[in-house]
Amino acid sequence: MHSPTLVIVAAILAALVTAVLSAVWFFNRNIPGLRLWALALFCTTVFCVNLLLRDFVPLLPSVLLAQGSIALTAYLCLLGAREYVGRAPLRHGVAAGAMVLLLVTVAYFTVVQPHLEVRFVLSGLVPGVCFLIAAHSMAKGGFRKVPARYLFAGTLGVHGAFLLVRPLLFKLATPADASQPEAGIVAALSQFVVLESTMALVLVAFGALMLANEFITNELRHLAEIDPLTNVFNRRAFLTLLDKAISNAQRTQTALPVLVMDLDHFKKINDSWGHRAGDDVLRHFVMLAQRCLRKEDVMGRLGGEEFAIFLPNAGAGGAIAVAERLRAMVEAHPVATEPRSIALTVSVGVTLCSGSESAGTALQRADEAMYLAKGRGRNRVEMAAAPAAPLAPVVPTTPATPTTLAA
Ligand SMILES: Nc1nc2c(ncn2[C@@H]2O[C@H](COP(=O)(O)OP(=O)(O)OP(=O)(O)O)[C@@H](O)[C@H]2O)c(=O)[nH]1
Repeated sequence: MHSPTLVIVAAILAALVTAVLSAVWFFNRNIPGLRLWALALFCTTVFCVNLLLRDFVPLLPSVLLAQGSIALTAYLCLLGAREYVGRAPLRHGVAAGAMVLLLVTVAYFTVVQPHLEVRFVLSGLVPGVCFLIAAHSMAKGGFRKVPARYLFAGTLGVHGAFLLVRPLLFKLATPADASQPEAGIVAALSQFVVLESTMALVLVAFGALMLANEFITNELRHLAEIDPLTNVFNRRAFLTLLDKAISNAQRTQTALPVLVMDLDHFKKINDSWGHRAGDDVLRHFVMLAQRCLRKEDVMGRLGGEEFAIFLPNAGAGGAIAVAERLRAMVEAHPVATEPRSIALTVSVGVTLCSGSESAGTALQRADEAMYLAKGRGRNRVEMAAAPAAPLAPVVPTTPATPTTLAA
């Protein structure tokens, strides 16, 4: 295709994807990086338009605008990538200094000592390095968890590398005598450069949209699964995870301990200290509980002041030790508030999930044990024996008689 036609196509595409990303950002302003990527694509649009109008604009402004807009595109992509993965923003002072240095150098090699090759190298060097760093920032995290990041990182990385090797390719393709047949290779290479940039532009836009989708999906999943007050799993998500863990334990023939915990006299805390202090107490309890847990242990809030934990890879002895440690820790760490701290205790019921029983059945048994702990004076741990035989998956069973474990 004719080069100017390619540039027109690139300019139209750049304007379109800028509009699309801006619209998505307008309605989802909390998506990290999106605003910066929309701005980056706007800079690309400026670059393309400037390229189309270069015969009508004086050389120096045209060259400065081209170099400035493409460097800014890459820098904004880098900022967006860092924002998306939650890294600290860069200091703009350094970038502004680098931009001024770049533009002064470019002006020097345009007006004082015109040198097309040096300008060409510079036009690839700064953006190329920025794109590669952006790709590196983005390509962190597990591939399975965040595939969209790899498309984005791959596009930025390949485009950055291409910008860096581009001058070398032109050097290799340029014949000593322009009338030689190899001159056609340079024209083809020029067209390929525009084509590659257009494809990178489209892929970056797709990547940004996929990342926006990934972010929204994760946010919705978080809202659906996580209790907003305490930041542990909510009841529904916890039951789903417990069901899966019971299946795993059954397959590996291991016991799966479950703890149900209920704060003692929580109503009194609310009544005496207020609901907000009650919320602080719930968060404090979760913080203490998490100190007693290993990475693979899973905690959920069943509702109100009732929580549950399952402990893969812990037997009955380990579960009782954890429950006892947790109980003692809660008792020993009152919530620090003015004018005096809030004393806190917890009652814990422990059971082992067995066979193919459902999460609900296991929780019900642990709940029975927890109520036994309440009945026996609170601030204690009770253990319910697991049912002797495997249970049918959905048939509810009579809870086993809890056995006492003195606190
Ligand atoms: N602050 C706060 N309170 C809550 C929340 N959810 C439930 N509650 C309160 O928790 C209290 C639970 O009270 P009860 O079920 O009587 O239990 P309790 O006072 O802990 O008594 P025992 O369990 O028998 O020791 C109620 O006052 C609820 O309003 C919450 O998210 N925040």
